[in-house]
Amino acid sequence: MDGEAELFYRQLPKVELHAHLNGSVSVRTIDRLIGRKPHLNIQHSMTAIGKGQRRTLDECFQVFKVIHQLVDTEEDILMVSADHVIREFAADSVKYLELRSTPREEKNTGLTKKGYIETVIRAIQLCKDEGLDIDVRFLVAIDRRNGTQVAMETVALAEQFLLSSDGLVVGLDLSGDPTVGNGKALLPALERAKNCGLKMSLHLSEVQSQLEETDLLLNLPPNRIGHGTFLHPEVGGSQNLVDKVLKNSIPLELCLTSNVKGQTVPSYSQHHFKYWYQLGHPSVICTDDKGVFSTDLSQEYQLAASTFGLSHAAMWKLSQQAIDCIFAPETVKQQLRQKWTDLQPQLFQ
Ligand SMILES: CC(C)=CCNc1ncnc2c1ncn2[C@@H]1O[C@H](COP(=O)(O)O)[C@@H](O)[C@H]1O
Ligand SMILES: [Zn+2]
Repeated sequence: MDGEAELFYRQLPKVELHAHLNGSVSVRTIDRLIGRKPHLNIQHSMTAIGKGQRRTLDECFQVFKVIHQLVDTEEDILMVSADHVIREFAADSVKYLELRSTPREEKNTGLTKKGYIETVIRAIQLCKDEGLDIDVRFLVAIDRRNGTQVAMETVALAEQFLLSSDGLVVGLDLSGDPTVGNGKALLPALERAKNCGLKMSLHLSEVQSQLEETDLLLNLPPNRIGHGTFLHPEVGGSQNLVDKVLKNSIPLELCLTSNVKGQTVPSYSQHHFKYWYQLGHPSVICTDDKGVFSTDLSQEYQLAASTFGLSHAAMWKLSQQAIDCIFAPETVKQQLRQKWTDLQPQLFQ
């Protein structure tokens, strides 16, 4: 990790809504995987972007290919999810986590796509049985690069798990290299997902010049937006897009370090967090890929606070308001609100 967040942010109870499983694998875990697979000849510089470093979007997506080589068996997926990623979020005082991951082809993992999802669910269940103080749910991810047919199959799978996973699978994510593929072609799959009750978080306007695609996808409308970096007029978006987001009150998942290191945003102070926060629009601070971008959620909260001059009280409110944006049902929101109320005196004594 690039640094240690101060105690307040470390102890602040938090909600993480935008975390890609394989992007969240920490250096420590990568070490173990490299140790197990020396023949791959992979170095750390190939799997994480350190302090002050930046990469092009294209280079960032190469990183995922390397991590996927390291995480390629059922045992790896189980270890990475349960032993490491979930535990690390819990240790960072994340009380509610929505993990997302793309089921891969069988030839890449030895598992069917169904088996892939089952393995992640098993990991979540193991942590639950152990009594870790974190509620974890799962979003099945569609990689936009893979086109209409695969998207349709993924929705069908997600639909099955929505009904059979005891509430653990709550929805769908649309992600993958934003410069590849066409959102329009995925609309039928996303419409089907919506009709069967899957909640949807879509990576939208992560790069510039996607006005038409963004407009189409906003009409669904999604339940949450990942990034939304180029929605507002000042950066080439439009008031029409902003109005759609505001009218439907669609929460944004904002990942500061990811956007700065991936160079879609020039600096922390120019991050669109400011724009949406000033509007009072629901905005949730998230990590995206805490392993790849060498960060964690405490650090992201601290960075937002120091960059935009926000008090501990304001950051507390932000973490509490994130509860309203989760995909799990109302009863879970109530439990989390109670948890926040119980913890508040400790943080503000
Ligand atoms: C390159 C960059 C700046 C990354 C941050 N922004 C992202 N944008 C779109 N898709 C993403 C991003 N980060 C991770 N993903 C998706 O998550 C995958 C890795 O996690 P998983 O294998 O689904 O478990 C990637 O292959 C990609 O499909
Ligand atoms: Zn993402």
